[in-house]
Amino acid sequence: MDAQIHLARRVITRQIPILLQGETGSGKDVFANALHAISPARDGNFVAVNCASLPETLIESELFGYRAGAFTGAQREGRRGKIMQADGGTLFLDEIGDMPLTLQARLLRVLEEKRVAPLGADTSSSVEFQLISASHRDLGELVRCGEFREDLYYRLGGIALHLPALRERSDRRALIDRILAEEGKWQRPELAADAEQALMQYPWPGNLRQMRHVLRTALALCDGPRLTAHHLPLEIVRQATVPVPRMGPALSGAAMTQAGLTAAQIHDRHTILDLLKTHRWNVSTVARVLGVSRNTLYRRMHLLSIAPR
Ligand SMILES: Nc1ncnc2c1ncn2[C@@H]1O[C@H](COP(=O)(O)OP(=O)(O)OP(=O)(O)O)[C@@H](O)[C@H]1O
Repeated sequence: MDAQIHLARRVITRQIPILLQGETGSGKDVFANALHAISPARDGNFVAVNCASLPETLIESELFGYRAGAFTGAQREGRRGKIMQADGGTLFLDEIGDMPLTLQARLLRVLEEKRVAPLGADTSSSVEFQLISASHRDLGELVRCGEFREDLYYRLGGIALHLPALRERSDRRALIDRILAEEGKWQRPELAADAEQALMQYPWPGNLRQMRHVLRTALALCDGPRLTAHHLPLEIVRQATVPVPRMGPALSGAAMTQAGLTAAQIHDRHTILDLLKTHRWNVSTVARVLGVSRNTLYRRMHLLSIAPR
């Protein structure tokens, strides 16, 4: 990540187009905003277009704009396209891999000529902007399968930066602290060892977006001074495999029966016990709450040394 930031800092001063690649939720949008803020174009607009969320017919008018009366249903006074709105600023084309081939050709022309003509217009106007594009899809692969124009690919990626997935980042611990500080505001619970272990071991397929959601919910559930594995979703705690003796003296009373259980199983045990107590040991109700069958719940209780009452 440091290497990518270093490269980006060098090129952003020279209006070189930047292509950000990385899994969904890895922070491409946030990174693009940060680049704009340090670029010579920072006093201009940051104009973002999500090429995946717009139907093909709309992207064209959205990007290029249109003259008054260009087509049925057009606004009477016409419309300035996003490219013109980005004049003097930054144009961020998110999910560029989803841009239809026909529009790719038009975009390429704009980038080469630095001029844009709205739909229905006879003349074009000159435009200058910092271009940042992003995709979670491998654009090189899309070029190989003929879904993306090779010439546009090279034009977009004056420099291509790869934002690493969260599981590949060595600064995960610092990111957890930062997100907790941002999400917690005045609430600053201590991160317990079991929660830290689970958060560090989980592979985070949804990357930073998923981590933020998980920590936001955990903070909402935590009303004491410690944020523990108890406050995290089961699928995250399940990845951790801390042997019981490391779980500390608080569990020592139960440790004899729990010997050999993983941190995830201990977490399951707490959850199921809590639910059973709340629902007066009614196994059918708890099974319904957990969305499993009674038999599954009995098997799980047996595995976790919970005797039915
Ligand atoms: N450096 C960061 N520190 C903390 N949180 C971050 C950081 N970068 C991103 N996030 C969090 O992750 C969320 C997703 O980030 P972002 O939208 O930039 O990802 P993306 O790679 O553009 O995702 P997608 O491919 O789905 O568009 C953000 O809303 C933010 O909450």
